[in-house]
Amino acid sequence: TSTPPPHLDFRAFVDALRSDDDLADINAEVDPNLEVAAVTRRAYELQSKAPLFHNIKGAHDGLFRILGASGGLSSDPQFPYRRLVRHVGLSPNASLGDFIDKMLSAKGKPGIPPVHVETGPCKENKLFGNDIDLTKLPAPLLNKADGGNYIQTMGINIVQHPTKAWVNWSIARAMVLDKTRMVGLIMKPQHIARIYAQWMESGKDMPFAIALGAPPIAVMASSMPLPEGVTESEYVGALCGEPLELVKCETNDLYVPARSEIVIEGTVSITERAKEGPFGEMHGYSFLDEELMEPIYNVAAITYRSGNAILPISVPGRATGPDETHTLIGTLASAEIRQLLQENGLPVLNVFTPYETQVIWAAVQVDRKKLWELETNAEEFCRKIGQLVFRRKCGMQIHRLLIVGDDIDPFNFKDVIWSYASRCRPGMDEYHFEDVAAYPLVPYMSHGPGAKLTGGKVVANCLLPHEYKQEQMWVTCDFENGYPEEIKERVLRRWSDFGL
Ligand SMILES: Cc1cc2c3c(c1C)C(C)(C)C[C@@H](O)N3c1c(nc(O)[nH]c1=O)N2C[C@H](O)[C@H](O)[C@H](O)COP(=O)(O)O
Ligand SMILES: [K+]
Ligand SMILES: [Mn+2]
Repeated sequence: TSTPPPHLDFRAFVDALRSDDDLADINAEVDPNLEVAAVTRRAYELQSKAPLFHNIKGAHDGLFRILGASGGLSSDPQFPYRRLVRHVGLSPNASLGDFIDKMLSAKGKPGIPPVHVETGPCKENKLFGNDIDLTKLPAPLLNKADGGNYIQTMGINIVQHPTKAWVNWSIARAMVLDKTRMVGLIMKPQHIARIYAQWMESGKDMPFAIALGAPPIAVMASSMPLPEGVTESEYVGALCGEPLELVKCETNDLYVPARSEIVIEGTVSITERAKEGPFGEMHGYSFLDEELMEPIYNVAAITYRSGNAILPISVPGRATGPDETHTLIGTLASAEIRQLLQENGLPVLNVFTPYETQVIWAAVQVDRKKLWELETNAEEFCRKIGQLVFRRKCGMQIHRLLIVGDDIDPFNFKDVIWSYASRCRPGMDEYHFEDVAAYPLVPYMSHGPGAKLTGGKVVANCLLPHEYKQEQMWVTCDFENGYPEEIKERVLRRWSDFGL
């Protein structure tokens, strides 16, 4: 069979990055103990090519190569989002807005259930029982403060509700614990935690599969807070207009993408826990006192592609050069927040979590003409938005919403911060929410002055009072808005003559 397109096949995705000249094939030996992660972290920060490490120290029997920064910004400043939008089959010059539109394009459409195929590339090699030794795999240490080797940072965690027809795909970190066990973060209100709670009630360990090097568009849906009960693989089918091809696990009844690079399968204990973390996380901090006790993943089988399987990794940290915890988590939560606000009849054009805010803030762009028709005011409008977003799971990671006008590009932080700095009066234009669920990973919550699990959320009104009622009563003083068209044309035409 011919190779599927990049958004449906991880290896085709890697080849596409190579043909974009956006991949560095690194054949020199690199150490999975910190060196691989340090190269990857710097690659994010310099927005360089994605590093594909072909020669990992300690790799054996085809396990494994490592791809870093699969969701980083592209190395070509002309197409900054090309690597991202290749995940979803968009053209290289597609914008973040196009990416969000694409990920929302299946809303309201019926899901297309996946088809089950007999076998596939992920079945070419199989390890069971004594053949499994996670401590002998070159699982990377991603940060000098990490509490273990995080083998799972970019795979899809697959779990099924014990009684409902709901198979959830998400991304949740997990580190190697010993020969056949991992330990991973299972955090409320995430769907993996809700389903895990159901298995606890049933009294049985939760079957799991982690599909690493899964189809890129499936990784996007896994990182997206789709509504409870939505089976991500069916949403992906609707996005693609064709069913995903899945193959059955060896040791349980879950199904995984047939073309995955590596599949780790087994059961998550509903009784045994172990210390998990510290982990260098999405806000750029690794708190040394992180003392989480998280569920143990018992590994029953590992299956993987021949030809030297590739482990994708994410090395979260400061978004000076954004990594997947910003470009995927932030953008995909923005998509669901936009959907939520539009479904509730609010005149919202787009939503985006600026990287400069470590995706803790989200700018909500409002159509001001439509806003006038609501005949509302800042207090009523902002409180309504806060009540919707801060009480839904899609808003869980956001602690500040900035309500901006359609003259502001939410994807341009300079626009966003200009309107926040100049139109949001301290003490009167911010609406606080102290009775909503907080995102416990945000440093001023986990290590801040107040309660850790509730509050610390705010809606900042970045519209002047008259913008709720009429045309803006100012001229914006920049080249774009401060001059008539014929002056701008003349200046652009003569620019090179001026030698500027
Ligand atoms: C893309 C991406 C997303 C996540 C994570 C990572 C990446 C790369 C790690 C690098 C592994 C870091 C870790 O913080 N991580 C992570 C996580 N959510 C958790 O509950 N636990 C986690 O350990 N999400 C976010 C979730 O994937 C999304 O919130 C998704 O919406 C959840 O799916 P669902 O519950 O809505 O179905
Ligand atoms: K998901
Ligand atoms: Mn889900």
